[in-house]
Amino acid sequence: MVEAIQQETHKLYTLIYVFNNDNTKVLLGLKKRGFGMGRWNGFGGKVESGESIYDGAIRELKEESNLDAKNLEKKAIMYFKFEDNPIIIDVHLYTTSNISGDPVESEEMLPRWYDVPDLPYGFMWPDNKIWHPWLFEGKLFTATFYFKADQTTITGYKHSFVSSLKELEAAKFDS
Ligand SMILES: CNc1ncnc2c1ncn2[C@@H]1O[C@H](COP(=O)(O)OP(=O)(O)OP(=O)(O)O)[C@@H](O)[C@H]1O
Repeated sequence: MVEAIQQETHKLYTLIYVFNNDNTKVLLGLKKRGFGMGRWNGFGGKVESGESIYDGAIRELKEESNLDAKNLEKKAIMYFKFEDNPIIIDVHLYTTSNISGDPVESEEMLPRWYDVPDLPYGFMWPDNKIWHPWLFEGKLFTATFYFKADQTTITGYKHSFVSSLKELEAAKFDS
């Protein structure tokens, strides 16, 4: 008898948080369509085949906000698992303050600068409230978040801090 094997597949995504020069403000976009619609988030999307994750992050920021960015710094790899969905979302998180141009509204995102202490958590992915303190304290981390199918309830999470980029890249978190 052949046993059914439930395969877990990973889909690669990018996420960029753009900060102003003294890190007091962060640029978010209100997602106007698709996954995460109605929520404020950093800029990003799916990595295309043949493209590096870094280049995908730069491309998505440009497409969604018209900003050109340089010197992205990798800060985290996060895994998101939704109940009843075998696809795990791998989000590679970057920050930068090195941008040129002004943010412009796109088909997908309405950009707006927020003061860091004043983020609209009621209208963001609920995981943000958990990992933002790690990011804002300058930590590098990996984390896995478990969601119900409602995309709103987090049933649990685990995380670990790493001390170097090399360690971050090497971290294969058991999701
Ligand atoms: C579950 N908890 C989460 N918390 C915070 N951020 C999350 C997230 N889950 C996904 N994200 C980010 O949301 C964007 C979706 O991107 P998404 O619009 O689907 O991709 P892309 O722009 O390629 O889509 P189109 O196919 O062009 O519509 C992308 O930045 C991705 O990193």
